[in-house]
Amino acid sequence: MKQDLVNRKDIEKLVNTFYDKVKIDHKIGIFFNEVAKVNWEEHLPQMYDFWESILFSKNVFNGNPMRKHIELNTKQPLAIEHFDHWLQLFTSTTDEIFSGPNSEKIKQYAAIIKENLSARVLTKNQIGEPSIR
Ligand code: HEM
Repeated sequence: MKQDLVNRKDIEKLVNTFYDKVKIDHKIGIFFNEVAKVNWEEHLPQMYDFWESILFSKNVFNGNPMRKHIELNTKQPLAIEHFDHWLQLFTSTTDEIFSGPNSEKIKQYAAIIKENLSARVLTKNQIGEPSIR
């Protein structure tokens, strides 16, 4: 039977499994490997901190995801399909390994943050203002 996410070790397992898939993903892998050229030894612990802060209310994350994704989008434009795919991969990876109230919670948080991030990042891609309102 699958267990729920209960501690940082579980978050590490989820994050590691998720980014193993992201790294070789045909739709979004390129943003990590070629656009941002992510240093995984730094990025993975940052992601453990991010999710531990959110799921277990630990005050350990000190990044700025909005700024990072806005920057990323200026190097290589992101589209809603990328965000939808990210969420689909995160949700299916969580379901593959865990089951229970915290697994539901982390998927809900991921969906909410994805909505906020994509809304802010993607408005930057609209070209100009309509000439007649
Ligand atoms: C289109 C989908 C996404 C892509 C391609 C993407 C890509 C990236 C990349 C390349 C970085 C590293 C940036 C750098 O270190 O220079 C990053 C950082 C990060 N991403 Fe995403 N991301 C996506 C969606 C999301 C979503 C939906 C979340 C949260 C639910 C998220 C959370 C984070 C966080 C917390 C960081 C670390 C920010 C920091 O260090 O300040 N990402 N992302």
